[in-house]
Amino acid sequence: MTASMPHAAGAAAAEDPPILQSGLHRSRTVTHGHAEPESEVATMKKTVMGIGPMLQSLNVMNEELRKRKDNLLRDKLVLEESIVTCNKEKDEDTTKLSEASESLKKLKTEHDDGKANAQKEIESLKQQILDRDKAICALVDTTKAEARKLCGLVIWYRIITHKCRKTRDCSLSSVLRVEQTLRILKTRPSLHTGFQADKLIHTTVRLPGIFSPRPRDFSLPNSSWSPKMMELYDHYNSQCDLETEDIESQKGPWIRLPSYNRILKYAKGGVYLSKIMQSKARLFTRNVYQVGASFEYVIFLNKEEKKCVCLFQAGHLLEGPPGHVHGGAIATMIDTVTGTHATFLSGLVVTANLNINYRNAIPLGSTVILESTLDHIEGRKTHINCKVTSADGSKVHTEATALFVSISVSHLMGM
Ligand SMILES: CCCCCCCCCCCCCCCC(=O)SCCNC(=O)CCNC(=O)[C@H](O)C(C)(C)COP(=O)(O)OP(=O)(O)OC[C@H]1O[C@@H](n2cnc3c(N)ncnc32)[C@H](O)[C@@H]1OP(=O)(O)O
Repeated sequence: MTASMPHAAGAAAAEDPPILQSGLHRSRTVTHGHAEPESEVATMKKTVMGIGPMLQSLNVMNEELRKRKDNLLRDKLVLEESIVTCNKEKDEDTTKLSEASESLKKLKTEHDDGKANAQKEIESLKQQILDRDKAICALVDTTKAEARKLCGLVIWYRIITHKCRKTRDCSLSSVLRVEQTLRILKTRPSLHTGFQADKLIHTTVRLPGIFSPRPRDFSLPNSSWSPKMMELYDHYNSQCDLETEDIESQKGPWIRLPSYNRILKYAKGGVYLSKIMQSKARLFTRNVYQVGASFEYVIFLNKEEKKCVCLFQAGHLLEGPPGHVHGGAIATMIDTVTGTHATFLSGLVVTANLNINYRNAIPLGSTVILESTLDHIEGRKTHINCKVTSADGSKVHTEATALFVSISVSHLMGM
């Protein structure tokens, strides 16, 4: 039995960790040998004391591994979160992309529609001009040699301008000549039979852009004007000064004020300041070319009564509360009418104060009347009152008071 023991002990020693080997060997020696118990205990104690630091280092290693595991788990969570965020952002970007391409498509459609509408508008304006020519010539007294001559001139120049428009080599003087001839035909009573000038007011139109020999007067009727706007326009226009062939005028109490999109460049007798102004500057209320889209208005001035009347039709781009005109747009119109009024009364002025009471909202597309009356002038200060009412005067929409202060040109340039 003892002969086989060393082999068994040797096998056990080979499987056990080295630090335990000496202890086990000793205890086996105690069992089968003759070593003293005290030294055995001492050896065991030594062995146990050797295990302590080893366990400590194993614990440290274990702790480190646990920390690494925690860190890895945390990293995994962070990565998973960022994958979720990335996917979310990707989804949002995809949505944005599809929205952008959708609105691009919409814009393109709108642009195409706008272009088609503008083309239609130009065609309709051309037709209106032709109809106007025909109507004027139809009313001309053809027994009169001069009337026949002028009619012939209109037709002749119309043909010339039509031809040159096609080749884009249009002489402005020939276009002007037609307009001038038409004016003579319209206003000189001896040239027509029972002809009423105001019957043709509806057909007073001007072609935009290259077709227009003069700057566009935005206060003339266009196809967007409602029947009510036209009715009021005719009412005031028929009481305006009438220009005759000899540039003499038949006096009427009202004057229709022309309205251009560049005040300083085109204002008659105004100070020509365009060199110091940005060439792209445009009057706020006249910077939309699409007829009927924003501010459609015309101002009439009554010098004797020192008052102004403005007929205003608000387009769909001026929406504030749903279906109604924006308060800022109303303020703009009040400022424009009272400002124009004050300019005619006191020369160069700026708005110093504007007080507005909004009483009843103005429906988009409706025609309203702004009546501007002089309150008093005191030194450099011009006080104006303004009332905005429905076309029939039954409803007060807005009331305002405005103060304008006279300034010098140098003040304007230094502003
Ligand atoms: C050629 C023909 C073309 C005709 C076709 C025209 C077509 C036209 C269409 C466009 C029409 C658009 C019309 C828009 C008109 C604007 O929207 S203008 C733009 C908005 N306004 C501004 O930017 C003005 C800025 N403010 C200023 O420049 C200066 O403050 C002012 C108003 C000129 C006053 O300054 P100032 O010259 O130093 O004068 P100051 O001594 O302070 O005041 C003078 C008097 O006014 C009184 N005052 C001044 N400010 C106030 C105030 N806020 N409240 C009460 N009182 C005041 C002062 O108390 C003083 O009174 P008094 O002591 O004499 O009794």
